Amino acid sequence: MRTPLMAGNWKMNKTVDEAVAMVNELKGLVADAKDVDVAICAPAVDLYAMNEVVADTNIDLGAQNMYYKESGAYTAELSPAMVKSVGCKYVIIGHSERREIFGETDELLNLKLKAAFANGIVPILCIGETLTERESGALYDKVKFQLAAALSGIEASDVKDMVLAYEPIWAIGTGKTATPEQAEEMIKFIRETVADMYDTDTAEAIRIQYGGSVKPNNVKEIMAQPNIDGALVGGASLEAESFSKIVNFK
Ligand SMILES: O=C(CO)COP(=O)(O)O
Repeated sequence: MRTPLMAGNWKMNKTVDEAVAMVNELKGLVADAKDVDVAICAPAVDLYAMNEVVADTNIDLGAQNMYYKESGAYTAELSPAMVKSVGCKYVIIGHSERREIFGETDELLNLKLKAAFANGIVPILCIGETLTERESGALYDKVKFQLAAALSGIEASDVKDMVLAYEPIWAIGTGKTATPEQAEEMIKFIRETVADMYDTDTAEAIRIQYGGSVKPNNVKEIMAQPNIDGALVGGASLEAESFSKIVNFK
């Protein structure tokens, strides 16, 4: 069975000192969490110091982005080797903020995914529709297109170990959560799409998270849905207490 992954996405929050203090507090609060994987995707400058704090804990680290080239003249970018060198197991690829604010395209994300797999980093690929797309009924086409474009040329053996995060853009940072039923409906559709693109084994193995205003008070009903394998948490991952409640949702 799939182990749920509760991952915090801190976005552009926390200096090194703040990051270290938070994980120091978090580690005791989640130490007894069973049957759940825990990760924090932190700003790149925080990761080196955090790596020392989370050694010998059940907290894994993730980067929020990386470039697909090995090295070279790409000012301000992070290579896969750099991400690994600070202890990251995961990397978020294609968050809607990267797509919308920084203009990342599906073609670029496909290259980033391939680089993650080539370097043994588990990508968390974000997909999801805007409010307009939901209201016009284009939500399924949008998500299917994003999947097909991002996964183009990627083997089933890689896909089964990756993570997908369904994040409806209208639910991010707005306090508007998709209802558990809306999230389940789309995540089930995503799993069926993976089955069509690959096979049933791959679709049953891949972890698919929900993200968008997940809080301690709504995580339980979200996690009660059969196809939802965890959460990608923004705002509520910034405080140890609220994130630990999400991790310890059972
Ligand atoms: O974008 C998100 C996680 O990647 C969700 O953010 P919020 O939990 O703040 O809505």
